[in-house]
Amino acid sequence: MPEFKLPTPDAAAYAAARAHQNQLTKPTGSLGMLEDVACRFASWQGQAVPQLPKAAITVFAADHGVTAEGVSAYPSAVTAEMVKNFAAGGAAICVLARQHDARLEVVDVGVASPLPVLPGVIISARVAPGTRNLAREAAMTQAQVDAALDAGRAAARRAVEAGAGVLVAGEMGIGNTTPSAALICHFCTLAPAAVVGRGTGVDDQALALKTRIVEQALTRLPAGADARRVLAEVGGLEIAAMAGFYLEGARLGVPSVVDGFIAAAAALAACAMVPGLEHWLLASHRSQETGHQAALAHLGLAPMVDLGLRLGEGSGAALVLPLIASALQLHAGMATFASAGVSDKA
Ligand SMILES: O=C(O)c1ccc[n+]([C@@H]2O[C@H](COP(=O)([O-])O)[C@@H](O)[C@H]2O)c1
Ligand SMILES: Cc1cc2nc[nH]c2cc1C
Repeated sequence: MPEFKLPTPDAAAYAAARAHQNQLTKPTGSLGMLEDVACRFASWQGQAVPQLPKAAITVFAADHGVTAEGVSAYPSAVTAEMVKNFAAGGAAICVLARQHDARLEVVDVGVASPLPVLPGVIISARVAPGTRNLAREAAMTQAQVDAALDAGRAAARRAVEAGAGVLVAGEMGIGNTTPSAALICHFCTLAPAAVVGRGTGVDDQALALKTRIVEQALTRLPAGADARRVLAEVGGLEIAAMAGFYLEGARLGVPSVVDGFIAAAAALAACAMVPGLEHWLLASHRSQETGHQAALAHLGLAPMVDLGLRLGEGSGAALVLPLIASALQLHAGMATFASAGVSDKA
C-alpha cells in the first residue's frame, strides 16, 4: 500500500508529557511503563495531558484449511460455535467488554460453516469459507487478501466513527496459530522451531507436524517477498483483516493495543506493508505461545503484563485497558512537586 500515509505521532506533545511526568510527586521513572503509556497517548492525541479514550474491540473470525492436517487441539467447528457464543455474550471477550464498557463488534471474515443471522454484534463480511490448506497451496488469492484487508479497514472506521480513541483487534479462528507462526518466521527471519507453539494445547506429535508444515510452507516464499503475497501464501483471512484494522486506525490517528500471538503476526504484516505503523501500537501482554516475545521485539514493543494468557479474542488487550486508564489518570491527576510543596531530588 504505497499510497497509504500515516500521521506522525506528535513528538512535541510527547516531550511535554515527559516533562510533566518528571514534575509529578514520585521518583523520576518510578511508574515504569505507565509513564511511557501516558506520554505515547499524549503524542497520539497531540496534547501534553491526554484525555481518557473510549475503547472499541473488534473480533475477526475465520477458518483455516490447514486444520485438515491436525494442527489444533480443537475441531474447526469451534470457530462458528464461538461466533454464536460471542453473539450470546458468553465469551471471555464479551465479559471484558461489558466490564470496561467497550464497544464490541464481531466480524465474520471467513467462517467455514454457514452462520444463522446473528443480530447485534455480528457483522458479516465473509470473503471465503475459510482459507485453503497452506500445507499444500497458497492459503488465499491476492484478491481475497485485499478483501480481508478492506473488511478490517471498514471495521476500524466504524469503531472510530463510534467515538473510539483506542482500538483492540481480537480474533477467533481454530488453526490460526499455524499461519501466525509462519508469518512471524518470515517477517522476523526466525526458524520455525523457535516460533511454533502449542496453540490451543496440541501434543508433542502435533507440535512436530505443525513445525514441519510451517517449514515446508515457508520454502514457497522468497526472502523479501511483498507482504500481501506473504499473507496470501501463509496467512489467514482474520489475520489480514486485523492488519487492515491496525492500518486504518493509525491512518485516522487512533492507536491500537496489540493482543497476543496472532495479533502480533498481523501487526508484523501491517508494518511490512506500511513502515511506521509500529509507532501507533501498544502491546498488551506476553502470550504463552512460543515466539510471541520475539515478534514483539521485532516490532519494538514491550508487553505491559505477563499473565500466562493464550486465549486470543482480544482478551489480553482488553485486560490492560484499566492499566491504560490508570496511566492516564495518574498523569492528569497527580500533584506536582511545586503544587504539593514536596522537595524534588537534589
Ligand atoms: O492470542 C494468543 O496468543 C493465542 C495463543 C494460542 C491460541 N489462541 C487462540 O486459539 C485459537 C488458535 O489455536 P490453534 O491451536 O487452533 O491454532 C484461536 O482461536 C486463537 O484465538 C490465541
Ligand atoms: C473454546 C475456544 C475459545 C476460543 N477463543 C479463542 N480461541 C479459542 C479456542 C477455543 C477452543
